[in-house]
Amino acid sequence: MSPHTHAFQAEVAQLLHLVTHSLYSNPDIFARELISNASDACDKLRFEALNNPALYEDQPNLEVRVSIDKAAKTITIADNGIGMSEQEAIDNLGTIAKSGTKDFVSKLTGDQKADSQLIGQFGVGFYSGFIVADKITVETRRAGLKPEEGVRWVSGGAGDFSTETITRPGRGTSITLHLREDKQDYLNSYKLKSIISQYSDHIGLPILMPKEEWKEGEEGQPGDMVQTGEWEQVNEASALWTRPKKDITPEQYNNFYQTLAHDFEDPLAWSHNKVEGNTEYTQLLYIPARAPFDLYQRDHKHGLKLYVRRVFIMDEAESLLPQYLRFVKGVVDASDLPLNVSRELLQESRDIKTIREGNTRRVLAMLEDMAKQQATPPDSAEGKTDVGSGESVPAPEPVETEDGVTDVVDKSDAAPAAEAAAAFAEQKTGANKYATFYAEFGAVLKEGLGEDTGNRDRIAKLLRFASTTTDTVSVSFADYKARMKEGQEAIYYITADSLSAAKNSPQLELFRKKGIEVLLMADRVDEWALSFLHEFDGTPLQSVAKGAVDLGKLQDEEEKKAAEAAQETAKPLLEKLKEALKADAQDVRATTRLVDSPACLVSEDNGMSVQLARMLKQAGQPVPDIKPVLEVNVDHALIRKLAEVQDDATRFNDLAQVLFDQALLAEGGMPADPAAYVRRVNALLA
Ligand SMILES: Nc1ncnc2c1ncn2[C@@H]1O[C@H](COP(=O)(O)OP(=O)(O)OP(=O)(O)O)[C@@H](O)[C@H]1O
Repeated sequence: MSPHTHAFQAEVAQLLHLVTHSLYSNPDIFARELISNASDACDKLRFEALNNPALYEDQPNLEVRVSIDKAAKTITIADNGIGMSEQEAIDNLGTIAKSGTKDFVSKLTGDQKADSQLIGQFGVGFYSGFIVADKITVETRRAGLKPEEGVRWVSGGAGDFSTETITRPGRGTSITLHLREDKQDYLNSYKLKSIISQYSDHIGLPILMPKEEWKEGEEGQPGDMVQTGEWEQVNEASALWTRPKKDITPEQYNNFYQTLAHDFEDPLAWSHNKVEGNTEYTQLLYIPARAPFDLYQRDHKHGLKLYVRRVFIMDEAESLLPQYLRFVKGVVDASDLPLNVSRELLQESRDIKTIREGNTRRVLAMLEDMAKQQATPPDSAEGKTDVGSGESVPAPEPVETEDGVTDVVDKSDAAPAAEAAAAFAEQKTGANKYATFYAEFGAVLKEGLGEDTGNRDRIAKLLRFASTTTDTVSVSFADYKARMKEGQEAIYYITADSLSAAKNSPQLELFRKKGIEVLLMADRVDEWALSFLHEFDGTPLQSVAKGAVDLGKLQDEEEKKAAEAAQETAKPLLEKLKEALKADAQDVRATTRLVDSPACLVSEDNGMSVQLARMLKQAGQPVPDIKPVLEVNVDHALIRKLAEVQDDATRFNDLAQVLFDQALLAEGGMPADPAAYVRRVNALLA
């Protein structure tokens, strides 16, 4: 049958252009990506064959063979894994199924450097072949289909590809890269072998390459390496997590991570443990250095790779970690689960519950170590004993889980001294690891306050905020508490749409005057997350934008009395204002919280803040119609002016409305009728 031509999905075409242009300086990764796909394909076959052993046909040994054809200038990577049907080849190699891809591609700027950073968050997979090849031929046959149902897929990496039916006796996939003119150095088998063994060493199945031997040249001719006709294995072929920690170098851990996560960067930290007890499993967990582009997509795929006794079961097993730790990558190899376990069964399994709790504790411990590391610079004595990355993550003490099972962490194969030193040296350069982590994933971690009641206190300790004393997101609740003024009874915070809106909010005026620190929160998730945390270490949390201002012992008696007196004297004016603004404000009252501003908006103590209501509305969520309270500074000139014009109803109403709209603007809102607001202000200015 003659080949059919198909167009790439538009985003694929754009991505391909980007891959070949931006990743040009990083060509070796094609080997990692294609070998990782081959290994995944073998994992999938092994899994499907659990229920259908006939899929193995006459080839029960799964392997990948990599060969070079110098004359044809090609490299071929062949596996005997699951293979693809024609439709699968068209779908899998011509479209990208990830949601949010369109958005992602539209963010690309055309600037190679910036884009190559972005692409790291995406993972290019199969398409990385086009970095070194100007044409790729894929020949594949799905396990279980007839030999005549093979398919050949060919593309030059531009706008389209072709497919045709072929006869392929063996199942699986071979990918032939027709090397670009300037990438012919990969035809050197020594070079290719060293790249492949580096990228595939941790892969659990054999990677074979043709064996070569040195042959002396005849009659004065120079000697050369020649193929012996045999194959040799170039990797260790034991899955990394199954090896003792002492035999694994940091570089191998990093390489494994990059393959697993399709990331170009090294992770910030990892933790590798064999957990014994009623539920036995091995966990290898990584904290990435960069958030993937789709971290906030509703259907973002997350979770760990699940193996049962070294047999791959599934990718993205989301039951192995809570949602708020969805940034963690890694592998869990469980000893006690049935091989035919399904996603549905996982959700109900007690073993999985134990593993999930164990993983959660371990990740929180890694984060605590990173945070501690950051707080204690590594050149201080304390930092040295407490290295927080990789092998050196100290295992948390055995912890009783809810169902009484004790996780015992195997600490016997501790890192040898040289490696510990290497890990430590790495730490030195990585003193900002926690800040890096927090900038990427802090907002996700906060979701844990609502999601994980049991670990709420541990999560709260890991949170960092900007405050009125520092613009950097670095203040923990504990730091704040240590700096609290004598007599201060609450941890004060403000939520706003942005850091600058928070910082400039009129609600902070009194706090500033009195030198009281206020935490500034500008993440969308903050208000929701904080609604689950009422106190930290015995000190209540108090939003400065909710309820009447209560500085407790920090407010002196005289001020209190003066405020009460002002409230009393201003009563008729406040009543009038309330009447004029009855459509907008549920109450109008005098306040002491303002110093320079005439008015501000607050919400009732247990109510939803104005800012959260606005955010929900923008997101199309139903919002109860709650009106804010307008608080006014009776000492302000504008309020005095209001008092003066009380008898002129039109002027009074206009001024009152301007006062309300300005308070709304000051905290990031928008007047209900902006044109009317402008008209009123202009009338006042004229
Ligand atoms: N050697 C192979 N054997 C069988 N299927 C393959 C092979 N290589 C690729 N595929 C199929 O093509 C799909 C796309 O591969 P690609 O590497 O682009 O992305 P991926 O591996 O799914 O995603 P990511 O790289 O983000 O993990 C794979 O999901 C798989 O279904």
